[in-house]
Amino acid sequence: MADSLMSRDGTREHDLIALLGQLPVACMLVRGADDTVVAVNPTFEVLFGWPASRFIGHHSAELPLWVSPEQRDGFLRLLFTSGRIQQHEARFQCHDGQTKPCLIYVEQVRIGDQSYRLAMAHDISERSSAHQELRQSEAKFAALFIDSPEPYVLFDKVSAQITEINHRFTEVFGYQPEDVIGKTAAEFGFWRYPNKRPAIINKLLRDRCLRNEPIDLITKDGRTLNCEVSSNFILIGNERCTLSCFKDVTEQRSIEARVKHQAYHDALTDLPNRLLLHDRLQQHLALGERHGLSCALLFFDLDHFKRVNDSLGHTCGDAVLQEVSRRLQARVRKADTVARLGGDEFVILITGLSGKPEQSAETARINAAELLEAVSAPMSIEGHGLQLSCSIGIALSSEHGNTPEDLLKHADTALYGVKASGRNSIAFFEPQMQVVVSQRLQLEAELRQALLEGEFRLHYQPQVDARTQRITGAEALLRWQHSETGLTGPGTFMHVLEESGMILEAGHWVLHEACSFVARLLDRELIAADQFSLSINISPRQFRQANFVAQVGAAIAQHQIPVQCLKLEITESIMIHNISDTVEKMNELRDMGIRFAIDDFGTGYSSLSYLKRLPVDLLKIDQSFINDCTRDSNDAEIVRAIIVMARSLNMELIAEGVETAEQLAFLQQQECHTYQGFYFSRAVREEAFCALLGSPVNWAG
Ligand SMILES: Nc1nc2c(ncn2[C@@H]2O[C@H](COP(=O)(O)O[C@H]3[C@@H](O)[C@H](n4cnc5c(=O)[nH]c(N)nc54)O[C@@H]3COP(=O)(O)O)[C@@H](O)[C@H]2O)c(=O)[nH]1
Repeated sequence: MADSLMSRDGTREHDLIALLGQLPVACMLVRGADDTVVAVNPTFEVLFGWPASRFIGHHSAELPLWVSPEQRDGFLRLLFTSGRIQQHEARFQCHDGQTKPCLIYVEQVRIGDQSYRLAMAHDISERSSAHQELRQSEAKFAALFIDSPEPYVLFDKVSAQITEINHRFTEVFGYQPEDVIGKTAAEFGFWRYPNKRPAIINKLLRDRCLRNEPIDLITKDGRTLNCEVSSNFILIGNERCTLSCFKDVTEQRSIEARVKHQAYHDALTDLPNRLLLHDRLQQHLALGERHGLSCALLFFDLDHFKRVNDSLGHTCGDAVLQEVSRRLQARVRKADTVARLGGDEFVILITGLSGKPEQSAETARINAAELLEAVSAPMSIEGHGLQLSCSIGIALSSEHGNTPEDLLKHADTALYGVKASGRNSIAFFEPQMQVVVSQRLQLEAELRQALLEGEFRLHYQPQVDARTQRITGAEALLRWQHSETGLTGPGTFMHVLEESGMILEAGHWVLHEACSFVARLLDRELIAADQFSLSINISPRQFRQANFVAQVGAAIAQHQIPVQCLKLEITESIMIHNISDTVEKMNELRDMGIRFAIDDFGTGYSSLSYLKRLPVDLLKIDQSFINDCTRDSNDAEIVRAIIVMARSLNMELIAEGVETAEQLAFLQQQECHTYQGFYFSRAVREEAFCALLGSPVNWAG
């Protein structure tokens, strides 16, 4: 420091230099007479990094500070023309090679008769970079604002008038700058619900911002868009502004609404589903508790709806469910809920019941009776005239439970009670009904176990040619060898197998067991392949499996039996369901050599046009006609008609359920000679059947 402030011109100059040495500002003293530097202070040395020796004694034009000769000349010209410099911004060369932005002041100073120039430099690096950042951020903001993919609007914070909009705003809302600039949103009718404005503005003022606030806005062509507005206060230059982004979420909202609707509604009928029903039930139970009201839950189910699906197909079944849903809705009050739980199960929630429990029960009963009547009125679905009945189970919140779960369970149990006692009726929940439900559930569980543990058996009922007394075939009939209750016939469990879907597994087992039985008979030479066929009952559900044909083919191949030894018994309902698919499947099986019998003929649709289209070989006259054919002339006529029809269609015939010699005689008079029934034999175990095959009567001829 002592060196840098060394005086050459006496004490007064020396005093000034000493003073500069104390200053925190970078200073340089230049003698006017010879334009040479007489001193630089330590702050100067630190600021620029040069040693004082690179300045002292040097002419101002030779200083290492100059960035370029042009800069130097310009600066000195400015200095010499005005004699002083005020707030001049310039960059100067530092010793480390960088340049430093400074604010320069140069003043004339007189000491005695000598004149000096005192130059002071303020480092403005920070300010300059802040400026630069500001300029950059302004540029960035402008770019973001203008090119943003979201619609942006800049409002004057005080007047709320629009000062700028971006391109996207015009694209989304249709307004051009001239439509909106200088106007408030209210002035050009932007708000769909202007009464919501104060609340939103208050929120903005309170929180100093808005984040995705829902708002509905109107486009220039009058459409309403669901939007979300986000706003912030910003300062642009000296202007206080509100920057708002209006995001169009109309599509997103409609997707959300659709998804939400789907989550709470049934796709086929658009009725509330189980979830929504549960919600509403919960709400009404809570409300009811507060206001002393009760509600009734009606569990509704169509009787034998499965038959509609099986016989007329699922499309027709769906149309029936839609019609039922319309009828139910038309009969209830707006405040009540009709929900579909799935399949043919509907639940009707009747709310706001007041008075004593008996009065609530009576209101629920009247409502249920009206629904029963509405649904059982005839309907025409896809050209089919149908008349369905239904069953309703009722649970009351005042008596049978105060949670959604309990009410649903008890109404369901009550419905079960109706089903068990003959259907087409109404029943209120009673505790003992629970027993029936438990029994059914237990039966289902036991059947599953039976499948796993191989408790099913096949019994065989002979089919006989009355002319020769020879067994020409048999029907395989399913039995359950229950570990505790013994042998059980399908009448007690077949409906449960069907309804639960276990029939598919059971049917598969029957197919293989029957084929293996035929293989054993052939092995033991008890039958001749061309003189015996075994009939297997095929349920509609089993037949409709996509791989049914392959399953039959695989069973025949696995057990290596001649294909003509197998006959499939199907019911009329299979024929009517999806006729083209049925014909295709039957033809495929026919091509493999499989023959078909129509079971229970006469009890179903018995449509000749269906029969003509299907590759059916044999008609089985239902035992209900055989039963009374010798006593009831109508039944006798029906049997005659079926026999004539079979002949005209070139089909074989078999009568089932023949119990007496009279019945057989009647059939033989009508030229129907093949039969099965207790008259000859019940369905028997394999060994007993083999014994029958080997008995003399069988081969009597
Ligand atoms: N999908 C499948 N269905 C099957 C299978 N096994 C049987 N079943 C169906 O169950 C129903 C009842 O069968 P079942 O209790 O075995 O009754 C059969 C005979 O025992 C009975 N029958 C035979 N002769 C007489 C008689 O002289 N009198 C009289 N009262 N009953 C008699 O009839 C039943 C045979 O009926 P059908 O099938 O219509 O020929 C029954 O509907 C079976 O279809 C199976 O494996 N799969």
